[in-house]
Amino acid sequence: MSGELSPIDKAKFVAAKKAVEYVEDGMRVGLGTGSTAAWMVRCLGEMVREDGLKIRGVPTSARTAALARDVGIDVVSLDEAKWLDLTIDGADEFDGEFNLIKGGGAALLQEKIVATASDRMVVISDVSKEVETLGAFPLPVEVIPFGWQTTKALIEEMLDSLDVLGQTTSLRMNGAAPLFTDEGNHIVDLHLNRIGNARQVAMVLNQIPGVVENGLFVDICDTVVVGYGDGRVQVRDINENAVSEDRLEFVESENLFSDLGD
Ligand SMILES: O=C(CO)[C@H](O)[C@H](O)COP(=O)(O)O
Repeated sequence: MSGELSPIDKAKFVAAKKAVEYVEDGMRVGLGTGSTAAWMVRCLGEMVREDGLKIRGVPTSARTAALARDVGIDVVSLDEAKWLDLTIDGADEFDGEFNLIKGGGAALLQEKIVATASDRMVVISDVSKEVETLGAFPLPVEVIPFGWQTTKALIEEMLDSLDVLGQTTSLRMNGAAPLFTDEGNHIVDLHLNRIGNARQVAMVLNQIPGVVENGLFVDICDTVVVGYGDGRVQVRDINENAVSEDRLEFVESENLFSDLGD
């Protein structure tokens, strides 16, 4: 199976494999959403099945919940867990201050609630997601379906007032129909190119009626684990202002890849 994996997938895998070293017996762990987070869920599942690791996992989407159950993780709701020791999740972009854009997988609302309810958020990423300034990736904003066109127009007015020039916005589709998130909302993607003041944009967006949440994660992430296609992995910690490097073997394992098919 490993022979078929691209360098990007290998990078995602080694980041995930390194990040699960933070998980200890008895922890309540937030489980992110996306292809990188899926590697982390598979790695944790292997630790549960083969090493007897005992954790409770709080998934951030229906698809992560399904995968977590499949691989043997004890899945509980956030209200059952109440507070989490750690959340491990992917990102669409991260900058030097560990501010993030998330929501490419339309799970930003549960992801932000879960990450905020955690002692620590560890982001796992391949190196391509690192940027100097956030914004090349379209910023997802979750809006309620009622009056979504009005909400979208208000978002555009707000961007004009902040002098975010040249922006466009689009409703995210699922084929021919608008996409619905797990919470029954829509996503409006903001094509901004550059977000100079992420904190300000995040705060102002959330004041618009109809906006439920936006995909800017400011001051939430503590640690970024960056994977490379050759097995190198770099751990950057903002609290300790520390960077460490490691190299992981890409180990082919039937169990790890069982949900991926042939
Ligand atoms: O925010 C997310 C889902 O809402 C994901 O973490 C983000 O889109 C990264 O996904 P991937 O690991 O597949 O690149």
